[in-house]
Amino acid sequence: MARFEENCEILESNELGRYLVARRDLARGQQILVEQPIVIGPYWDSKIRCLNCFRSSCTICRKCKRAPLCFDCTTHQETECDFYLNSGLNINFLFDHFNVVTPVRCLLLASSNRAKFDEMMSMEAHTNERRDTDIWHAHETKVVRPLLDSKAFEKMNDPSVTSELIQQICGFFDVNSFEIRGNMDDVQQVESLVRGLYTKAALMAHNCVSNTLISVDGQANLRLYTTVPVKKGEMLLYNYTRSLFGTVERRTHLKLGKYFVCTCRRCEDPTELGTHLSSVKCTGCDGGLCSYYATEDKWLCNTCTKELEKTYVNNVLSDARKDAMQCANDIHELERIITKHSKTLHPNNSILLELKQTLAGEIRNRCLMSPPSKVPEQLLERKFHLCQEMLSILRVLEPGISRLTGIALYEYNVALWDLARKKFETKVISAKELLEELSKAEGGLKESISMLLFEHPSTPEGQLTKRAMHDLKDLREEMKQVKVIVPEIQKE
Ligand SMILES: C[S@@+](CC[C@H](N)C(=O)[O-])C[C@H]1O[C@@H](n2cnc3c(N)ncnc32)[C@H](O)[C@@H]1O
Repeated sequence: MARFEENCEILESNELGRYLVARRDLARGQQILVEQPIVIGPYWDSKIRCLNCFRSSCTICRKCKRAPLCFDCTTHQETECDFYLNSGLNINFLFDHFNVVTPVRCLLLASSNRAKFDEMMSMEAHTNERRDTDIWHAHETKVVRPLLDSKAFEKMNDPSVTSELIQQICGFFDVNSFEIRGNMDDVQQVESLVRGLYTKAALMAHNCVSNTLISVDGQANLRLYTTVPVKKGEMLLYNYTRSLFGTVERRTHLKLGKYFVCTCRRCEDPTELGTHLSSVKCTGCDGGLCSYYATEDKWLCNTCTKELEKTYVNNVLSDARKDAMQCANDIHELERIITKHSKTLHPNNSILLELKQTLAGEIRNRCLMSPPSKVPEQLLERKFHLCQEMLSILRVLEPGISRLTGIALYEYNVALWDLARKKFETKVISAKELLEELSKAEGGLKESISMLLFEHPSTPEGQLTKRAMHDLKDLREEMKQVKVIVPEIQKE
């Protein structure tokens, strides 16, 4: 088991607070730590769920008569159950105020596990930055007031539970928690309901190009790995936001949710490391790209140096965003909106990229639903090129081992395989060429699996790993059969 102390050192600076650096050279894919959460629970805006497994609830705990449970679970945390049993809360309290569940779990640590409570209290909550903001008021209405008005903690003779402490605890979760993705049904995945506080992993500083990967399993164990080699003394970095957001979206997300302005290399580079995720096409020359230069507060072309009016860029971006939001998940409609906005946006612009990801997903669904012979070659070509485009961006923004690259590689190589088979069937390529394409797909699938193997089997990516392994076996079978019909290769 990876020893945190052997691999990491905690340092501190005025700008970052505490952060982690490598205590020794770490190889790509090396496990840095395995950590259990000090507390897990539904996110504060979650719908009512079973307090034991977080699936849909259909009954209540027979002992405390307050906690929602599902058909399979009969108990939940003992301290929590005792608290609800003895707190004198109205029988419907948790159904009316489900948002209090996780803050209550944190508050109960004070008496049930003081060491864990103190560890939690050492985390960053940004209470002063949050005071009087929208999120503060939301927590005040949905968590603080219901809990304090219920007088549940007073009845338990605990006067230390104040509005300030509850707000601080909400801050700990918003600033530090990680999503727990294993062992959940589809609805929970989409709503990302369950989160955990991991005091060690949460020490990593943010960077928009990270060098670590986190995998959390269904038992809430968090495993942290390097994605690229990390030298002794280098920072261990985690991306708190989404790699495929443009700079404005990433910075806004980080400012509003994590209370800092990111100044990483990617954020400071108007071209976003050459990926142009935020760029628009120049109106003054052919092929020119305009990026935002924050130091000059200008949108400038990298070819003819024309400056684009900010109102023009804002209109172009907001039109595209509006269309993207309203666009139905339909192949023709997605293609129409992509073509429309490709006239003004760089092909890698994050708005187009999201539409293209949806399109690739729709083509994938279509391929899964029809026998391979019925899927038009054009559609396969389109999926192949969409995946290729995505991979070239991901290789820059998520270097090394990456969940998204693993998924894109899988889709790319399945498309390569389907296309090669189709071209062979229509006699566009020879058996020898087919074999060459299949062996490229074999290499790609192997690389995809090598990245997805980090994912817990109960997550969607873990399930994709199983599928990719199965596909790899089929592909190798197919290669054997093709080898039989390629006499030159048999001789070799
Ligand atoms: C999850 S905590 C990380 C641990 C924290 N530094 C501590 O001392 O507890 C996230 C907070 O760390 C700080 N932080 C992390 N990465 C940063 C970065 N790249 N630039 C500035 N502040 C950062 C911010 O205050 C952010 O809200």
